[in-house]
Amino acid sequence: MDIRLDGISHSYDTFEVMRDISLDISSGQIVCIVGPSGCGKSTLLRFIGGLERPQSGQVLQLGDPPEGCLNPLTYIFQDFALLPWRSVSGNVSLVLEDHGIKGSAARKIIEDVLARTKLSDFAKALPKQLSGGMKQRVAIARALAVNPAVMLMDEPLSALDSQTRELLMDDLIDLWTRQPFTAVYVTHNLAEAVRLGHRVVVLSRRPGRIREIVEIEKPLNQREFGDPDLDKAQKHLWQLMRDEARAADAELINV
Ligand SMILES: Nc1ncnc2c1ncn2[C@@H]1O[C@H](COP(=O)(O)OP(=O)(O)OP(=O)(O)O)[C@@H](O)[C@H]1O
Repeated sequence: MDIRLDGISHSYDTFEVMRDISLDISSGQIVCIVGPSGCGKSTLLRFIGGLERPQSGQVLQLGDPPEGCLNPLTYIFQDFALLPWRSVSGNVSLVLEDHGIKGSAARKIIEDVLARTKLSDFAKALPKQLSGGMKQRVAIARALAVNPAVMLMDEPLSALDSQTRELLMDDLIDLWTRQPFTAVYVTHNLAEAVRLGHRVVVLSRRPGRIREIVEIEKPLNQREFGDPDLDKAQKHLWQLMRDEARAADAELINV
């Protein structure tokens, strides 16, 4: 299933958040969205996920979700959102219970997603026994369990320290390489965007508009930390964003 954003504009009362955003998100691609604070990245993700409707324009779902998909548009948040009293497998099982999937059918899915996220040995652990990186892997496993058409990821690594972020990026690349998934990935972090994005959409400051879409051709599994091509792409993104970010920063201070 592909997603098409067609001329999305939105204001909260007289406060214009974004203007005329059109974008295609193709199945099997990770599309990163970057832009200065307050340019509407999270709002755009809410529109894609159907949590809110834009005032004008539309979000179109093109084609069918994958087979066995329980929830076409599934969020992954930065704060993991795990139930503390449930084990790792209990947290994953929750989303299956919501769809009436229990017993051996549920066990099969849980085993599969825990293996894919390298959590098989931690199935019985409680969230409080896990590091931040592991908790986010549980949240990713839980999202994969519903076999979503598109994962909507809002700053999923921003609560983690830089080493854990690197490890999680490797994990996400590994996961995608073994079985490509589709994701819209909002981040402030340009290094993350060039490491994970097939395309990086740069939004201008508010009202957010598409400034440029940067394609990153290098296959995900060849993108190493410190890769000169990625450094070049990151520099280009920063040049696009610097003035906008400075202006957005001043705007927030003056509110
Ligand atoms: N429900 C709402 N009502 C009023 N204003 C809102 C609402 N939701 C978001 N906004 C405003 O819209 C603007 C865009 O918010 P949004 O969170 O989408 O930006 P962002 O690019 O994700 O920001 P950040 O990078 O800081 O997370 C902000 O100025 C925010 O305060």
